[in-house]
Amino acid sequence: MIKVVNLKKKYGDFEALKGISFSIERGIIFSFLGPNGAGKTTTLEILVGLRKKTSGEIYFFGQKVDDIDKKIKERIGVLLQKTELFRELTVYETLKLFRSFYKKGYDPKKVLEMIGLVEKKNERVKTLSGGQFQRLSFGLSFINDPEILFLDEPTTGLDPQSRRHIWDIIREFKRGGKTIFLTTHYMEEAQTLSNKVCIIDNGLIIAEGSPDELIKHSGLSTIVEVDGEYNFGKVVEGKTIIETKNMSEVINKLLNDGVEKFIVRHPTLEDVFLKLTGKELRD
Ligand SMILES: Nc1ncnc2c1ncn2[C@@H]1O[C@H](COP(=O)(O)OP(=O)(O)OP(=O)(O)O)[C@@H](O)[C@H]1O
Repeated sequence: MIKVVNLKKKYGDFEALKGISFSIERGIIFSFLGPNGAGKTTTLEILVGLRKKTSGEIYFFGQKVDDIDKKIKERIGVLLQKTELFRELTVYETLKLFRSFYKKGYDPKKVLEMIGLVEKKNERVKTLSGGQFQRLSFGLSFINDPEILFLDEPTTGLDPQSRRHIWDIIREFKRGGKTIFLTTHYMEEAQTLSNKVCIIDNGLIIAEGSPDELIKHSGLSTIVEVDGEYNFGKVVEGKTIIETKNMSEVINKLLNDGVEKFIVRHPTLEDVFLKLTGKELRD
């Protein structure tokens, strides 16, 4: 569906993408997971034709493309991190307007239902809450019924309920055979949604695979997470993360030291990232 070979992007002297390669098969949810500044938005915006690559090759639908032209744009949908909309239009007018830009697509009424904004249909865009605005922007991104949907951090800043709602729609698209390219710095989002994850840091892909494969190949076994700082392990966001192959030894040591507040869990993608880079996903 999409193939990227040795993609590089320079902003002046700064190399934001240092030669990345990956491929996205039809019908999968593919995530780009990485911290702020890793190069996620740069990659997505090059793929949708909003930024120019410095070098490298991009293939869409089996063909090499140098310009992301109108023909490709008819077949893709895009949700950027910030969407500019006409504040005075109503929700429904906005959906109808965006629908008119494309030859084919969803009935705006159907999209209203999908994004849960039927009751806000006749409200002006300027009156929407942040979460409602984001859901409308999300609805607009797929109004042309695209084959590939590009979503740049679609749930950043949303409450858990709205986030789950968007996840459900993304899963529904996948069931319908669509391909989704997602950027996120939410480990949970990448882990729960994706068939394939590329972990990107400093303009380079440092690991690639399904969430389970990434965890398996990391060699991580059991994680003991202690509330607060402790004298071994890594301190992350006020917790101490201890990775061990000998869980009972660690637990005995903690209990001997009088530490009672800890949990034992399976490793997550966040642990994989921490192991690979020595730093956390969130700044
Ligand atoms: N127009 C630009 N001019 C100069 N540098 C830029 C420009 N856009 C991005 N950069 C730099 O390129 C690097 C990658 O930025 P990018 O926005 O792609 O990261 P990101 O992974 O999407 O981060 P975030 O999670 O914060 O959106 C960063 O160091 C950023 O400062």
